[in-house]
Amino acid sequence: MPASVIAPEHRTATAEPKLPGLLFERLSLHYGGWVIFSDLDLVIRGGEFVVLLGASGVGKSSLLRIAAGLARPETGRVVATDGLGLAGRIAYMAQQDLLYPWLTVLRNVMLGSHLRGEPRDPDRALHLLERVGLADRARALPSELSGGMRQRAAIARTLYEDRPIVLMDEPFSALDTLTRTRVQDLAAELLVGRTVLLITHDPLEACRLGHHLVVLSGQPATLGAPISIDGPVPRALDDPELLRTQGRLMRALTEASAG
Ligand SMILES: Nc1ncnc2c1ncn2[C@@H]1O[C@H](COP(=O)(O)OP(=O)(O)OP(=O)(O)O)[C@@H](O)[C@H]1O
Repeated sequence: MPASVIAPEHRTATAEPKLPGLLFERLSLHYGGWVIFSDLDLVIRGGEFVVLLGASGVGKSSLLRIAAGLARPETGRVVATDGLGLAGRIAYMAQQDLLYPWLTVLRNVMLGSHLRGEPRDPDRALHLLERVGLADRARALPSELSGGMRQRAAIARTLYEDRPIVLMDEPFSALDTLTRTRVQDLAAELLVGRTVLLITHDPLEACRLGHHLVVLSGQPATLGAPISIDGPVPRALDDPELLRTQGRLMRALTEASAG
């Protein structure tokens, strides 16, 4: 069993075996002569919310992009744990919001439906915009929004996709503290029962949302042993389990940075 595999005893009550999980098998990636990671393994079981942390430039986004099918590893592969293909089952939110500048916020949220030639669902899109606090900006263009508003529109677009596997790269980084907490709550609510891999630099966010926290470090990068937290998400800011885990996570991040 690969070192980074999340052990069965850490499965959470929310995990449903029928949901597809993600299996990262012996992934290797380099850019020029720079080895980002080599023979990297990770298992995310169906329905689990895994948070990936690590220093800037270590390779987190590259890992997510490979899972999303947007980058190709030199060796290895990412497959679904149920043996079926990943096509059409992943929603991916990149670090950049990737909003189309000529489309309104509402149309950006429904972009996936449009690109696939499916009927759009404006009611659901509007409901999501309302939940992220952007209902009154539905007809605005992205250029009329602040950075945090753009990020919330991109979150609404990701949730609109309604996929069993969701990959999010620093989705809340541009939000002020209070909005961030509110949108984290929304994401936790709407992502229950999905398989999630989320990247963040915020240990508190990781501890509020994740079932398992993993730290990527080193060069070539490797994954540390996962830190698991019990209980439903989102966790309250004063949840004793959250506070304990935050301490453990800070130690893991400090040790990882010390190499
Ligand atoms: N297309 C590319 N061509 C060349 N080098 C790249 C490319 N994409 C990423 N890199 C390099 O790969 C390394 C890992 O980048 P990546 O974006 O995966 O890191 P990260 O951990 O997500 O960083 P951050 O936390 O700053 O977003 C970096 O050194 C980066 O410069």
